[in-house]
Amino acid sequence: MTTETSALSGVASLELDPFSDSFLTNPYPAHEEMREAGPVFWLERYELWGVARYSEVTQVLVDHETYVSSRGVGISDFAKEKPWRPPSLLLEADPPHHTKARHVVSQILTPKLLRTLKEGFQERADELVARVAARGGEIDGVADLAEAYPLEVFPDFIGLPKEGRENLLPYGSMVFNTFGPRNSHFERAMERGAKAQGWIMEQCQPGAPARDGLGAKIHAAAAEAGYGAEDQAKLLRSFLSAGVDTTVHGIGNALECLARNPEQFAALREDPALARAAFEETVRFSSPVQTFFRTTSRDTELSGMAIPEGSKVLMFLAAANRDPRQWERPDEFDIRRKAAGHVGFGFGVHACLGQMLARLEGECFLSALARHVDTIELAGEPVQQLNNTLRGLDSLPLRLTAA
Ligand code: HEM
Ligand SMILES: C=Cc1ccc(C(=O)O)cc1
Repeated sequence: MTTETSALSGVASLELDPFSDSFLTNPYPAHEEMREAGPVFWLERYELWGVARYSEVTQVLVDHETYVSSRGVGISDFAKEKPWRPPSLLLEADPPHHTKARHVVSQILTPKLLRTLKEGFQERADELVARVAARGGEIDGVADLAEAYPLEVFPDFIGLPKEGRENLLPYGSMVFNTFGPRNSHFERAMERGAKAQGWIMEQCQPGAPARDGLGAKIHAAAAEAGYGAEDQAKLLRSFLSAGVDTTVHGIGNALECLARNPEQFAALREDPALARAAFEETVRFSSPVQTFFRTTSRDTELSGMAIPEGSKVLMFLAAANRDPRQWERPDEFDIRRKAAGHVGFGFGVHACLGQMLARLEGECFLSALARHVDTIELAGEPVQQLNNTLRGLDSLPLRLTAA
């Protein structure tokens, strides 16, 4: 991939395709190329700007007035083309509308509520991990563990019916693929996700989720804040969109990292209280959500580079999370590292609303792994699940021995 610097603005122009299968399979060489090309660079293929260094990614995330979300956080500019689904009141909104929606949800998903979940989430993690470890032999860490655990605890927490939960992953995969260009991943995900979309929208309707679930609480708080039925449904849709594939990949990536770094698993075995830190390091190191876009609301300048109004800016969160300007030994998986400050959950006004729930799921799962599993090793090559935005696995052959 050649790097030319366009004479006009001194901005490096790159030919690489961040949505190609080779990039999605192994993004790290290109992350290095982009970080070294400059603070800001031009991606010729899609005619958009890119930032891959920690400093510029955080500057874009923080300046939500210049780099807006209401024109879409994918490659599509909502000012120029109709979104494939009605925009999110959270992810695809700017203050003040965003502020009101965020306030409604933040009132519900509180640290207090999460504390009430911990015992049950931990019990179910222990039961699942102990059962799978006792089976011995080879397992698929994705199907048997990384998908099984979130799909057990999250839909119950929301108050979804038992039947139809198989729609959650295909719907989330569609949402994340559609932030990218209309490539094969986008098209295939739309096909598979379309069937799931009907069920998802049914569950989002006021009155659908169980009364004691988070879904009903979101509807009630939204109604209280003056939102009509359609917007109440959209707020719950946000949780079904973002709340499953992300944690499934977070847990799957943690299992792969621990299997590839036995000394890290030994440290976790020795001190299961490191489970929360191990999940945080996994989010930094693997960045289940790799990228997001913003659109410039005005002509602006970033690190000396002029960016005109209406430009799409692609933030490489995963590249920022391994930027040697910010991290020591960035490419090392180290569960004792202080990973706070990574941008794996975003940063600023749109920082992940579910990050405390994600951390709870990750901590409970890895704590159970530390106490019920003695050894974990790869039993074959992991298979990546290629997605325009997410990094995670389709399968993870593992051999576990019970503690
Ligand atoms: C490891 C798991 C997760 C990762 C890596 C992750 C990542 C992210 C990132 C990077 C953003 C920022 C989006 C932006 O700046 O445009 C975000 C926003 C968001 N996330 Fe998460 N997320 C995770 C889990 C969850 C869960 C479990 C939920 C719901 C229960 C959730 C709900 C949301 C919502 C609603 C937003 C939009 C917030 C806003 O725009 O104000 N996420 N997430
Ligand atoms: C982090 C991903 C994400 C995806 C969808 C939504 C939403 O639909 O609001 C929020 C966050």
